[in-house]
Amino acid sequence: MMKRIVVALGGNAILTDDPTAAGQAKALEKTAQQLVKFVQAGYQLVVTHGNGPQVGNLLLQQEAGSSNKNPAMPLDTVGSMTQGEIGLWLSNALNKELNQLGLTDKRVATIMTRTEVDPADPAFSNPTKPIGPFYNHAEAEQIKAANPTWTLAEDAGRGYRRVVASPKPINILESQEIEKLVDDNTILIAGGGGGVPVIQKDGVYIGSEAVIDKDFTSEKIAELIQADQLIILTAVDNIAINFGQATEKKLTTVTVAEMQQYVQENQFAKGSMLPKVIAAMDFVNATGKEAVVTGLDNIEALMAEHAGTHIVA
Ligand SMILES: Nc1ncnc2c1ncn2[C@@H]1O[C@H](COP(=O)(O)OP(=O)(O)O)[C@@H](O)[C@H]1O
Ligand SMILES: NC(=O)OP(=O)(O)O
Repeated sequence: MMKRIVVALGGNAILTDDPTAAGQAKALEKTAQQLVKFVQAGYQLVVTHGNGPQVGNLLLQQEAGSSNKNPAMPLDTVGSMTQGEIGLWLSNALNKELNQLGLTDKRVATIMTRTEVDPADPAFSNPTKPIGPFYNHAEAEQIKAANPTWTLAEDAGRGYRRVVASPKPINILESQEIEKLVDDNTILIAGGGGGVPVIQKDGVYIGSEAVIDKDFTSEKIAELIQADQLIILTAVDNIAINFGQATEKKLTTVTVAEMQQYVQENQFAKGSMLPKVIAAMDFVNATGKEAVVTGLDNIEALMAEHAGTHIVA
């Protein structure tokens, strides 16, 4: 049986200083060059990705161009648009790289994914997910005055960003389709931006105004499609304790119990490393299999030398 993996891409894999479509597409070519290493190793591959900057930027464009005849689309719809744009750039980039390697029989597809959330999730009344650009203090004050319904919060000590609700995924509506396609050896891009959050109301699904954390959605997809491994790629090669301090120690293989202890010690920053750690622990607890957190450029070392941080039962 081929090894099946779900690989979550962080901001460093999809973000670039060049905001044009060509610039963003180019950035994804570098990412594709790394991802195909999994394909060359014979793995079945599902790629998930974030959308925080993209969904916020697109929402601003929608609102700036809104009129009665052509109104701005709501957050759920804009979220689906970001799955489309990033899926397009990454599909093209993967096809380009696969062609260059002579792997022309490999299929690539992007699946618009809906993630079911609980309408009673307390996250709906406590917005925490940063989206779109950073603002300085003065800009943030102006924006708050102009948009009284928005919530702004400090993010990563780099300024202020709009924050929206971020409920937890409870189900992935397209998980069976993802599993069938990946079984058929299609390289799949799915669960983009955490999936479009939907709730059930009167027997039908409707979109909700939120952005789900892609690490939690990646975990849910990995669990539902019976992946052998969840791999979360980010800007660092290892999770660390005492991160950024002289006593920093990179973690290599850690049990869930040890990780839980570190969580209690507040070793992992909320909104950045903590969701990855929780998603990794959830996957290991649910499946007994392992999760890995490492850097995008560390894929070869991960496969050859077991590099990265491995969370195990
Ligand atoms: N304990 C920790 N160990 C390693 N990195 C940490 C830790 N705490 C916070 N971080 C930061 O978290 C970042 C990853 O989070 P983030 O940039 O939000 O992820 P994403 O790759 O999903 O965009 C790392 O680049 C690092 O700067
Ligand atoms: N949806 C999501 O988690 O996006 P980021 O990873 O870009 O914050």
